[in-house]
Amino acid sequence: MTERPLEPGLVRVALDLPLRRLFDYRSPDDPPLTVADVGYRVRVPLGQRQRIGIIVAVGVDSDVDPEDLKPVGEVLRDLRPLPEAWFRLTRFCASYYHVPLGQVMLATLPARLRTVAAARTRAGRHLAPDRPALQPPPLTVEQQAVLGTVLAAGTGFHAYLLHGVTGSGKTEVYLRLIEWALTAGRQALLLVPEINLTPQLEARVGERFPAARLVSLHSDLAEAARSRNWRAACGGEARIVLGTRLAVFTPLPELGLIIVDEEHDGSFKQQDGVRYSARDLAVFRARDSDVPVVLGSATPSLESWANATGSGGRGRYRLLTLRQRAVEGSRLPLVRIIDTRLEKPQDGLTGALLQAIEQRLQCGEQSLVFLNRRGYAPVMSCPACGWISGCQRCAAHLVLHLVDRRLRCHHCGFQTRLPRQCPTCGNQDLRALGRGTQRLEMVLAERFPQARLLRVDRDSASSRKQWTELLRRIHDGEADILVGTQMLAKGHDFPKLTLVGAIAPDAALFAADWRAPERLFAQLMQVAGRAGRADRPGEVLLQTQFPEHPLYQALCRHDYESFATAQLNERRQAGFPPYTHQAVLRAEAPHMAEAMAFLAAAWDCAAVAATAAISFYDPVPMRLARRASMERAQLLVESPSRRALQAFLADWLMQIETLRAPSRLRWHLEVDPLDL
Ligand SMILES: Nc1ncnc2c1ncn2[C@@H]1O[C@H](COP(=O)(O)OP(=O)(O)OP(=O)(O)O)[C@@H](O)[C@H]1O
Ligand SMILES: [Zn+2]
Repeated sequence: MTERPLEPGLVRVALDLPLRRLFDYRSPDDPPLTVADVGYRVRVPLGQRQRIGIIVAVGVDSDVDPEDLKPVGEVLRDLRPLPEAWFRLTRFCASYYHVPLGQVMLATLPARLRTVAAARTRAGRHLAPDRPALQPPPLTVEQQAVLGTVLAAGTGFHAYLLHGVTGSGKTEVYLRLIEWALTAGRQALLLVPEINLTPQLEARVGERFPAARLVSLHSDLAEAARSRNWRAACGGEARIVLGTRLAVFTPLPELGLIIVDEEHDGSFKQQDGVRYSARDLAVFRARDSDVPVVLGSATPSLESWANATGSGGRGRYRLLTLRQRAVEGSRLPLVRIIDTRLEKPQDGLTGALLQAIEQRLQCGEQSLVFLNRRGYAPVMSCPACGWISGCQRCAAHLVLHLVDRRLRCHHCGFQTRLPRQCPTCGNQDLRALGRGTQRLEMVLAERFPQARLLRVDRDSASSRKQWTELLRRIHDGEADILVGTQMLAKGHDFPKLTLVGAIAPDAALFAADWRAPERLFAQLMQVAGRAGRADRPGEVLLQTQFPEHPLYQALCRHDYESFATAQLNERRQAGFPPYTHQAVLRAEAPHMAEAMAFLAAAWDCAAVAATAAISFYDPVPMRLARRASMERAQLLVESPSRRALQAFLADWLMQIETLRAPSRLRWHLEVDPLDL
């Protein structure tokens, strides 16, 4: 068989379309494009429109007669071509998560660089500020040991899990590692779970390295700033990149180190579009670029823990441990359980907790009351006829927000005015059932009229500006009692905070989701970790009806390890991840029957494509079966072998794509789902 010669005049382009293929165009003749043009963005015609794509190959063998191909439009050379490492990362992402390559590639670029109207940008200028670097504190013995281990292993690929208790100074370790990379003339990539955490960290990193250009990349940046920062990163001018999950794709010509802070956090997983895990891609990228990657957390994900401790015969990450708090004299807080069967809470608060808050008020310290539910009450009801406030579009309740007198759906965003009377029977005496942060705030305000209260949740801190202002007030001691959701749980360092009360953690103990205990433990340990971080000792009060529960017992001992070991044993016995690998096919349609029928057809294809290593389950409605007027169902497939699962998914998807589906049905596949 003779191979057809490559067509020198052809160009293959990736476009942001939901199609598993690339698009061929004709090169201009004079001068023709060459392989040196691979990685440039290009404007191309598609139907009636112009689009921005990325040149993935030049001189390719096309199925289409070259005469029938359209010529490429303008090649955009305002940026360096996207590097090979970026191609490898996006290709891996596309193949592992089974998303079309063009969608992955274009999704990783800032919007300005992938739209026709604004495809050109200008480079921003950066003047190195004339500030002295902030002197670092001397490292603790433990920090020194951790740093020594990483440095001794050298600049090549190693994956580390840094398990450091809350307040153990993980950030200081990151800073030293960044310094090491900078000194070696390399760039450092620091990934954080949420934009909320970036302003403080940005300030801290900036103070330490005033001469190195630091850029941040997250969704809250204005488009112009985002593309400017991205350009600086991929041009090599920016030496430190601080970003949320999407930043894992930023091309960095001199990458020398990747750090993933709070690696257990669910927000590293993208939940729509290209459903990838930035933490997992970070590890791939580090291996591919042959640089170290450090995953850090006080409560590592069980997947990472298994990788680091060899539970399951792996031991792929090296475990680094910080057992003590970094600030001299600071200890982990004392965790006390309040048995609410013996001491009944009033308005959600036990006498013991109220007393503890009172004591803090008297000595000018801060308290945090943690309740992971925003709004005033999770549901309204009519005691006369039994009406409850349901969302018309979702299988969920409308949450009462008393601050602006509205009912809101936390799933689809629907909102309506608070009704004066029951919509079914006209009864005017409606009840608010249960308790959210707004109600808690009001109860506390009545109890402690002299105290300055601050509520921190997604309603009170909806913009970055509000959030920064709230943090400033907490830091400056302008608040005595904080009421907050998990927004306040992670990463913060409030020196005056010495008391944390968790008032209603029990619900998650018995949730249907088998990952719920892992999340609850992490959340409680993180929020507990906010207490007593400076020289004053901290205390945590946990209100529960199940004081003997092993999860709470482990929490009292600050014993992540035994909790993780027990959970992993359960998972191994039950055959859950990380001892099996999962993917889920989801379908949503106006009627459940349509979604289920589609999945049943997919199930039939699976039966053909599956090998013995693959198990698949019956399609079932999702736990939140209706959202935004769409009925949702899913089909789970799993295998003990990642490779077998991947091979199966590739075959299966090709068949699913040939299925006929009603026009309003949407479906997607998610690999390694976190929520089932
Ligand atoms: N070597 C050190 N000497 C003195 N103080 C230190 C040292 N390292 C860190 N600290 C201080 O310890 C406190 C906690 O550090 P840091 O915020 O880095 O902890 P962390 O491990 O990231 O905690 P968390 O997981 O709770 O976010 C900070 O106030 C920090 O300035
Ligand atoms: Zn809704």
